[in-house]
Amino acid sequence: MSSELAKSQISSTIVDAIEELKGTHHGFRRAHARGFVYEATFTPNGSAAPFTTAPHLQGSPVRATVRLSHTDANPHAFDSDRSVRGFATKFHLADGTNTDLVMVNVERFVAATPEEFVDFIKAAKADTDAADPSVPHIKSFVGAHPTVGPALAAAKSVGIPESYGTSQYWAIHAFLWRDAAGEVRPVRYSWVPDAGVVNAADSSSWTPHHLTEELRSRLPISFVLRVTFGEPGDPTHDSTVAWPDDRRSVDVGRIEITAEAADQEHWQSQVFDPTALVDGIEVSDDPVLAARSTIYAVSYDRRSHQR
Ligand code: HEM
Repeated sequence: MSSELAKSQISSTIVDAIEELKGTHHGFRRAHARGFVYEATFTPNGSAAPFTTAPHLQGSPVRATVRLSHTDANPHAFDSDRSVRGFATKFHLADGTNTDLVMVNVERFVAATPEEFVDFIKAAKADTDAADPSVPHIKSFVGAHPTVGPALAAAKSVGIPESYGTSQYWAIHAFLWRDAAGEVRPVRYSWVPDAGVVNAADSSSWTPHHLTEELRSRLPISFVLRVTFGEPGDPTHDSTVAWPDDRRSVDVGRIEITAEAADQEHWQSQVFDPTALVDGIEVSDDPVLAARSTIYAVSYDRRSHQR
């Protein structure tokens, strides 16, 4: 079987498994179904320029579009839920092309490969369906994949942010930066909020779309783009594993989210693809990262046909 065919089969299997767990919400993304889209400007500070030739990380400000989202596949999920949130950015480059950077407010993923993710979703579904809760499928999954334990604990304990503007977000996977001389370095990204990380004291009285409504009166919000450089031996293929805390981090610019986008419908219909990259940035050997483009294409195909 060709690797493209294998990728497409596992991608359909994954989206089927998500639908079995979460239901099918016609016309919506199969994850991060409810989001709102904003106009933004990213201003690089020049610190990335020695390490990557990527045009949006050199010196000039770049226009960007940001989608902030609730992670659930159910578009009617509540903002008061304890849940992961998404921060997807499309940078609009001077030559008319785009490059994407997709983050969530947890630092690690719960599976090292797409196949493991299928097992994870199926274990979650088995636990949901179980007549006998003393047979914990997720617990067995974590037992068989020890690096997943900390990632799952982090995802479960993520706070409910006071605002989309008061959470830190991570791209989770490693990417590779290539400099002008051709040297390649592994990096991991984060958006660090200028307003600090602040969780809600009490979300019990929130309306279902509280975080979107809250942002209306708070805008603009801003975040620093922090890049952490990996060292030889740091895993780039497994996003369940953290790098050591002492790795060098460099702040390379700031994004300011200024206004709600006028054409919500247009942007909701687009895909934010973490592998839509430019010269100077390459994918790492992480198989989950490699699969995401095809998985998102399957979701796009289903939602754009109102399935
Ligand atoms: C096997 C692993 C994964 C699967 C199966 C998966 C699945 C999906 C799907 C089906 C969508 C909707 C795509 C669309 O219709 O446009 C989506 C969106 C998204 N995913 Fe993933 N994902 C995975 C890994 C990750 C990781 C590691 C991150 C962390 C950075 C992430 C963050 C997001 C975000 C923020 C969105 C919303 C993008 C937007 O606003 O358009 N995903 N994911």
